Amino acid sequence: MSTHIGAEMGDIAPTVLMPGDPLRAKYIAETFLDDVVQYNAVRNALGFTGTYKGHRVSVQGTGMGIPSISIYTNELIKFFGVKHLMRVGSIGGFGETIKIRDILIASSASTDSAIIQNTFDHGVIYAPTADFSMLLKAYQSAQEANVEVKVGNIFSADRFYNDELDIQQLIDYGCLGTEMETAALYMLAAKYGVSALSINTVSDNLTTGEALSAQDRQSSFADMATVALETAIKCDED
Ligand SMILES: O=P(O)(O)O[C@H]1O[C@H](CO)[C@@H](O)[C@H]1O
Ligand SMILES: O=c1cc[nH]c(=O)[nH]1
Repeated sequence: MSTHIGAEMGDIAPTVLMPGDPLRAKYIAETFLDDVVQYNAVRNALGFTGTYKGHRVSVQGTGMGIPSISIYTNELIKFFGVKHLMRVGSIGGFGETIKIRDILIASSASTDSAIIQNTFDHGVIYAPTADFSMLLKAYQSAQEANVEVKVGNIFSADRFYNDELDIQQLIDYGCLGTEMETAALYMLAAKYGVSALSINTVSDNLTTGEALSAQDRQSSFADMATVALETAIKCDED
C-alpha cells in the first residue's frame, strides 16, 4: 500500500505502462491483456495487471502533469519495485511534418518545469533522457509490427494552455511536440536507477489546429499500445 496506490507488493508487474488518462489504462487492459485484475481505484487513477502473450504487465493511469506523474512514478518504484516504466501518452505535434496519429518516441525531453529546475543547483540545466536499451527495444518492436515511429526531443510543459510559449523556436531546435510528463518520468527513473521510455501518439497539431476527440484520445491508440506491450516483453526477457 502506498498513499495513492491501493495495492500490495507483488500486485504490480515489473513493467508498467503509464497513460495519463486512467480510462486509457482501462482501455489498454481490457483490449490487450488477459487475466486482468484491477489493483487500484484510489482517486480513480485506475491500475490493472494482466498478461500479454503470457508476460505479466501492468497499466497505471498517472493523471496530467509533472506533479501527478511524479507521485505515481515515485510510488511504483519505491513501494512496488517497478523496474521498467513506459509512458503511453498523447502529444500535441509541432509543425506541418508531424501528422495526427504519428507516434513520437522521446529520446529526450526539454521542459519549463520548475520541479526539474528546483531539483538541481542553480545554473544546472538537467537533460532528461530515455533509457537507450528500452528505446532500442521499442524501435525494434515498432519495425517488427510495421508501425512507423519518429524518435527525438519533445517538450514537457508545465502548462497545457500557454500563450507565452515560443513554439517556433522549439521547432527550429528540432522539438517534435509537447506533452506534460516525460521530463519528470526520465529524471526520476535516472534517480532511482530504473529504466523509462515515453511513447506518445499525436492527438492534435499546434501548428495546423487539427485535433482528435477526447474519445479517440482515450481509446484509439492501438498501434502505440502494441509497440509498448511488445517492448514490455523484451524488457521481461532481459
Ligand atoms: O493523454 P495523456 O497521456 O494524459 O497526455 C497528454 O494529455 C494531457 C493533456 O490533455 C497531458 O497529460 C498530456 O501530457
Ligand atoms: O500536453 C498536451 C497533450 C496533447 N496536446 C497538447 O497540445 N498538449
